Amino acid sequence: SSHCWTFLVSFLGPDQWHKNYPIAKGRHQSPIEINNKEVHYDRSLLPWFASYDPCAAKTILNNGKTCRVVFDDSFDRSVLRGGPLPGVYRLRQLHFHWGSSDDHGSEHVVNGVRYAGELHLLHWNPKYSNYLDAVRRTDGIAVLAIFLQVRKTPKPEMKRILEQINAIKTKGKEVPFPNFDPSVLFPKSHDYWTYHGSFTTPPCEECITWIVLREPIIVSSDQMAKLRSLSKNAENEPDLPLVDNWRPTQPRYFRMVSASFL
Ligand SMILES: NS(=O)(=O)c1ccc(C(=O)NCCc2c[nH]cn2)cc1
Ligand SMILES: [Zn+2]
Repeated sequence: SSHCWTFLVSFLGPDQWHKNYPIAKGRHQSPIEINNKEVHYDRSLLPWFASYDPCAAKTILNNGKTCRVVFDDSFDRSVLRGGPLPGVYRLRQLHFHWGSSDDHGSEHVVNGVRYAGELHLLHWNPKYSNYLDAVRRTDGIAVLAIFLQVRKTPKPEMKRILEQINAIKTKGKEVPFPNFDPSVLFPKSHDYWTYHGSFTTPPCEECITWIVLREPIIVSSDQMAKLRSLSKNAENEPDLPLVDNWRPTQPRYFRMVSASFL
């Protein structure tokens, strides 16, 4: 996308994205506020399942907007299925959103609670010929969203990813990241909310079935600081900390948020 945009409050900030990306003002935008009082318990919702091949993990990179792990999605190798999904969806990448301090950073907000960060695992519907075709379809993409909550005793599984941060400090850096099964990051409970929404960054296509887990994963304040040590600039440019890469919540309009749990 030749247009530039930022998360920062600026003439290119989230409130201005619609000038270059009109969908950003659509009726099915993400993230949203999830309030228990307005959620619909849907007992027909199935459990979701992830079957990931650790050998599908390829690289970890800094694209100036987030830290991303990329997977081989050339066949149904690592897939998500069940839940609200009509079939299998291929895992393509995971990435994070975080704040400039531990008291904010997530994109979705639950009953007024902002978490320190949010992990997104992006999957696309292989009934379409490729990812870019899938992003043009309402059932093209499924994102599994997991909140990051700061506590004293972190989950060791995040260590693998955070150990690589020093190697991808600046924009454009990418290093091999083999043998990684992201389901090691999942919390115990698979309880989730689901609704239809969009990419949270431009072009903000409205093609995502969001599956937002109720149970956060635990990280330490030091682990969040590690993410904040990333830079949005390239190696030979002045240092700009990569922080606050989250979009504010968007109007829910006439969308139903369903819960898989009572
Ligand atoms: N935060 S999120 O909504 O999960 C999300 C996930 C992936 C991307 C992404 O890779 N964007 C560049 C390629 C592209 C263009 N159009 C659709 N994808 C952006 C946001
Ligand atoms: Zn995301």
